[in-house]
Amino acid sequence: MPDKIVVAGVSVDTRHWIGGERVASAEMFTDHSPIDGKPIGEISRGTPTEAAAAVAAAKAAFPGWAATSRAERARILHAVADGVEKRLEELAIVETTDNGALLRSHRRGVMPRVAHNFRFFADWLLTLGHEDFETRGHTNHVSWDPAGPCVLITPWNAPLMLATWKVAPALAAGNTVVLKPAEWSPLTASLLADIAAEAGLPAGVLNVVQGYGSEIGDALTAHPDVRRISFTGSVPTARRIAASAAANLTPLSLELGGKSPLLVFADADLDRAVDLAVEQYDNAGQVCLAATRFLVEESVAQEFTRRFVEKATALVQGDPRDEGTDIGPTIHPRQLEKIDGFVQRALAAGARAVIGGHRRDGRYYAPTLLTDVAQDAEIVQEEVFGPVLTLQTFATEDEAVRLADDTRFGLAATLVTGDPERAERVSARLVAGTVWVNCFFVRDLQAPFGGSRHSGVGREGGTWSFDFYCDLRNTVTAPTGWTNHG
Ligand SMILES: NC(=O)C1=CN([C@@H]2O[C@H](COP(=O)(O)OP(=O)(O)OC[C@H]3O[C@@H](n4cnc5c(N)ncnc54)[C@H](O)[C@@H]3O)[C@@H](O)[C@H]2O)C=CC1
Ligand SMILES: O=C(O)/C=C/C=C(\O)C(=O)O
Repeated sequence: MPDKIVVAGVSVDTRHWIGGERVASAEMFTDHSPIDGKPIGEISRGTPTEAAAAVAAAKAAFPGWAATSRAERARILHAVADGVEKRLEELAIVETTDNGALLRSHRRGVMPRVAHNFRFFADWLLTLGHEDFETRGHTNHVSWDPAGPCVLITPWNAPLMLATWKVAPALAAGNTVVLKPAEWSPLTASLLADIAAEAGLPAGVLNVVQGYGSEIGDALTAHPDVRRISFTGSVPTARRIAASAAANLTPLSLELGGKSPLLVFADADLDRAVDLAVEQYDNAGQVCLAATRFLVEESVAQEFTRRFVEKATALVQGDPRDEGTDIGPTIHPRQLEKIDGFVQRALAAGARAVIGGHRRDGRYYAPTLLTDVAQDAEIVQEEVFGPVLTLQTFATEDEAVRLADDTRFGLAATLVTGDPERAERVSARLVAGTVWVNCFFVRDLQAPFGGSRHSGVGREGGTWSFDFYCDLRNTVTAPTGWTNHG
């Protein structure tokens, strides 16, 4: 099998990146493009042996990287960002080919965000204070010490963006990393390894292991030398990882699914509400933060639905490489099956498809809005992770809050209202890691990000990332000449 494949004109190494070297596995797995379902290439299929080698490389590189000054770490991370920006077009087209998300989004939003992830955490590192305070004449000195090798496990819906949202703070904190990208979208992680090496990141500081989570996951997450695990993905996999990490009490950060509400009150600017609602089809609905449950005040529900249908039916679904495409394919036939299963079960249970409700050719699923759904219905309670939205109505603010909060998730919520006092009141009553008022997906990397309940454990972002990726130490020093007897 070739060590390199050419993807949309870009050469991508198909091997792992361990200790600053490319390492091949005996077995391979086939990576397919969601655009047409065709094979892109054969990728090294990691085994527990390569997983252990990657952790060993991260362990060996840790003392050197941890001892590197903050300024030097920040300089190298900025050089990684430069490399991302230099290869932005290549990263964008490779990612689109691999995961089917829109090329225009990768070019204009996602890949610039990848670079920003590195710049932001490099700069934030330099602002981290050493908290000093006094206790009865003694000095307390709080330091942010690197924790050690980190295992970062990432999904396929925004592969490089979500990987670097973890890699950047982990490296900035002085840790070394083993990154395990999703097997449905392995390519840009390999390009990141090249970019990091060119930027001067020392060997072993970033390692990339390819393969199936079910085959190498435990070898990474149960490894006694791993000091942190950060995971974004599904709840069942999170449970498995948490169980595996329990053996060594390895600290975890889990960013999981959602079933977030979009609350539209009668006092809202309806056009804005509809614009925000249509945005929920972004990335073919494969977004953990998506506000997939529309909760609309009865008096405006009919007009909201009319305007939504007008806008949603004008969306163009097709090849994600075309500038005019608004919705691309779903990632994998298994995901398509899963999405359609949810929709057909909902229809059989009495839901009505206002639009969509069916597959299209290939891996494409028609943008769908379902109504006449009960609060306890599977389609209202479970994450679909596809272009499938539901609409329910409410009569009072209390009912809106009750419906919004009545799932096992707590990742995000979006409110559309013209009344700032209502916005404040309702936000305070919702269990959600992020609440957006009259906006959606406005992200500042210094904000805490994560979910409550089954949407996750812990927060990352700004200082919260360093809180997770560092071992905080308090050193208490007695004043000169002090004795226990005073
Ligand atoms: N929160 C989010 O952003 C995401 C949520 N999901 C949800 O999960 C559903 C299923 O998607 P999947 O791809 O099956 O998600 P998944 O959670 O199984 O996969 C995510 C990552 O976990 C890895 N993984 C799988 N088993 C593992 C194990 N035992 N140990 C360590 N790592 C392991 C995978 O290789 C991949 O890198 C979706 O339909 C969606 O509802 C999926 C991807 C992202
Ligand atoms: O903005 C972030 O840091 C995270 C975004 C998460 C997603 O887009 C996702 O998981 O779908």
